[in-house]
Amino acid sequence: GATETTGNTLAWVISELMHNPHTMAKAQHEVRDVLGEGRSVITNSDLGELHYMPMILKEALRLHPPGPLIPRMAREDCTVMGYDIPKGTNVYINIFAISRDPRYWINPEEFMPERFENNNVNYKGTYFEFIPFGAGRRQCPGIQFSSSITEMALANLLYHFDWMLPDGANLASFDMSEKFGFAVSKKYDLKLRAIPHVWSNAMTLK
Ligand code: HEM
Repeated sequence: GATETTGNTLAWVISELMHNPHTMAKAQHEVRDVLGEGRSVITNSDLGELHYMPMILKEALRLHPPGPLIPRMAREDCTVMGYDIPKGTNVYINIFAISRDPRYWINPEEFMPERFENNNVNYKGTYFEFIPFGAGRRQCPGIQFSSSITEMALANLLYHFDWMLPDGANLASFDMSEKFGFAVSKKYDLKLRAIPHVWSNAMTLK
């Protein structure tokens, strides 16, 4: 529930960034530009300075919610959208479908972190079109913890390395399919080459 969700999220974020090189470049530029040259490990206290990174994470969680179906049980007989649901019925809320519903999202299949710019959509479970951590009294208690961990890991990966597809692979064949389970992971492991980032003079002199 904690490690798989967080690990899968990181794999999805990096996969989406590989798929969207402009977004990767923008994210790397932010983390390197804002934090400056010569840092060793990026820590939790650095994260407040990064504004694009949380949007990337939100967008990855919108498209790839690690827990796509939230279980609930009807506490009383009720009718929802014309369907009679007797007390005690197990109900699954399909976060995956809601997060890609064109009634709530413009170009829902596109990875577009900027859609979270200039709005207050957050993880608190009050924006029902975006509930990757669930909603209500059983909402995930690990939101803050997992956001910090994912952002810290991501910031370090983007700051210190440039990322390339392995030899013989290309973006057209880059696999984005899902393996369905309690926590949705990538069907095939993400394999990339990490190239340690070398600072150019232009950035050093900034
Ligand atoms: C990206 C990371 C994570 C995602 C997307 C996620 C998502 C979720 C979701 C959708 C639920 C069900 C919420 C509901 O029923 O309304 C849940 C429950 C829960 N999560 Fe997470 N989670 C993440 C990370 C974590 C972490 C890091 C921890 C602990 C350190 C954690 C602990 C829990 C616990 C204990 C519950 C059960 C809460 C309850 O039933 O009262 N989660 N999570």
